Amino acid sequence: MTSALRIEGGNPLTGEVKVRGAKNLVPKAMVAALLGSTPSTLRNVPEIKDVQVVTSLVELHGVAVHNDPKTGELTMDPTNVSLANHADIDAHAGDSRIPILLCGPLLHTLGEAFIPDLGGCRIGDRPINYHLRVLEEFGAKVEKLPTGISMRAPSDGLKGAKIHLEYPSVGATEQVLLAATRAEGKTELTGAAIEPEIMDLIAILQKMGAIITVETDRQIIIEGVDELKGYTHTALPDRNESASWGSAALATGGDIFVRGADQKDMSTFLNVFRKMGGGLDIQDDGIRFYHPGTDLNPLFVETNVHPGFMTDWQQPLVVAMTQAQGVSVVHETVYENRFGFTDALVRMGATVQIHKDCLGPTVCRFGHQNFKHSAIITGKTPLHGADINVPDLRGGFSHIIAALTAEGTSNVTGVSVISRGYEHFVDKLQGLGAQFEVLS
Ligand SMILES: CC(=O)N[C@H]1[C@@H](OP(=O)(O)OP(=O)(O)OC[C@H]2O[C@@H](n3ccc(=O)[nH]c3=O)[C@H](O)[C@@H]2O)O[C@H](CO)[C@@H](O)[C@@H]1O
Ligand SMILES: C=C(OP(=O)(O)O)C(=O)O
Repeated sequence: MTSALRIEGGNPLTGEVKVRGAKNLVPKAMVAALLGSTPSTLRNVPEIKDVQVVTSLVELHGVAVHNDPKTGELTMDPTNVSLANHADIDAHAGDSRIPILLCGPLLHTLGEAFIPDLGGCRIGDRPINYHLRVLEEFGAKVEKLPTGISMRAPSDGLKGAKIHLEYPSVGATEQVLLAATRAEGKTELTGAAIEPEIMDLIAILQKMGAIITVETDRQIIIEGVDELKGYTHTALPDRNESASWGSAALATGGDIFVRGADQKDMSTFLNVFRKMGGGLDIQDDGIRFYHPGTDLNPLFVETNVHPGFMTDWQQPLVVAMTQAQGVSVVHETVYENRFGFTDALVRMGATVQIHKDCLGPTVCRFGHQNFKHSAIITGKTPLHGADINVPDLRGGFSHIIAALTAEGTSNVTGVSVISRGYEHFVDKLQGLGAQFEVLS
């Protein structure tokens, strides 16, 4: 896996890339397969690290997995699910956020579960208090161990519950869905997240035999059933990867057709992109994102839960904002610490100031807590090459775009983290005409 690149910037990225299934759906669809009594087939599966991690975790639990990375078809046979060795599970500590979602399916199937310490991007504290409370409300007994978390279902199984989430957490909503579908009785969830990836997970669970009703006002009702079967499903495309390539086109003055990008789950991003002056050509099989050749407009953006501006779109777009004429503001309301990546942009010549105040109409959870969660970006500033060690998935992709936008040479290390969510990104960069050398 590529870990360091020497990038020669200053050339627009032009050409075509293809996106496949969403990083924020595919691993969860794999977890859902554990709930079935028969095999499942998932299509449009990308070759990303999070898929490898979940493959290994479900294999350790006795699921037979067959993956054809070329066609993107992955089959999972859960008929022999069994307990896994804690040490083997622990080897995945810090790899991804998905293991916590294995709890519901394992509690149903085996009556107990053990999961390692979670990973994922370090963009805030990322507590799991909602997840653990949800599992307890279904009747699970949860025990935190020095490494990992262990839990047990009551002898008569998990029971449906009335659950309210104070914040519409994506993961906690998925936790409820995966635990409730086979729990006894009805579950009423209020304060649910309604991201497109959650709707796709609901579609999968419905194919398996679940009864889930999405009501107005973030309310989801799940009527538990005794048995679920396997599913066949094509994962929805990755709207976050698609938006990232859009931002890359804008920042580098390029022109990229993102095959597979789907307008309907990206409309908030597309509005922002257009208001910045970016060119769009929206087609049935993808979206062309291009720099119009004239000045880009500065903009105010506030990240939020769906249907708001997705937080994972923010970091690559900030790089494009450094190339807009005037003052842009980004108020991050989902994570308290998602602007660390801007330090490297400043070293490259960008003018970015980070503030503790809520610089936007929403008074968010972080406003009174001293978290630096608003950014003011003043452009247009030429960027120059620098040595960068990437911090996380989206921050890392942003640094690659910044290095490609900059004049001169950048040495970028730690890039392997990007493959957690961007498949074949080095090949894709090459196909778009990026000038770089793989150092290791
Ligand atoms: C693998 C995956 O799908 N990751 C996505 C998922 O992350 P993830 O599911 O981890 O994100 P959440 O929606 O749960 O987190 C949103 C907010 O809720 C807080 N929170 C969450 C759970 C909890 O138990 N307690 C708590 O306080 C978090 O700290 C954060 O401030 O949704 C995020 C928000 O769209 C995206 O940025 C991530 O790309
Ligand atoms: C924050 C992200 O992912 P994760 O939740 O997997 O860390 C992301 O995809 O930008």
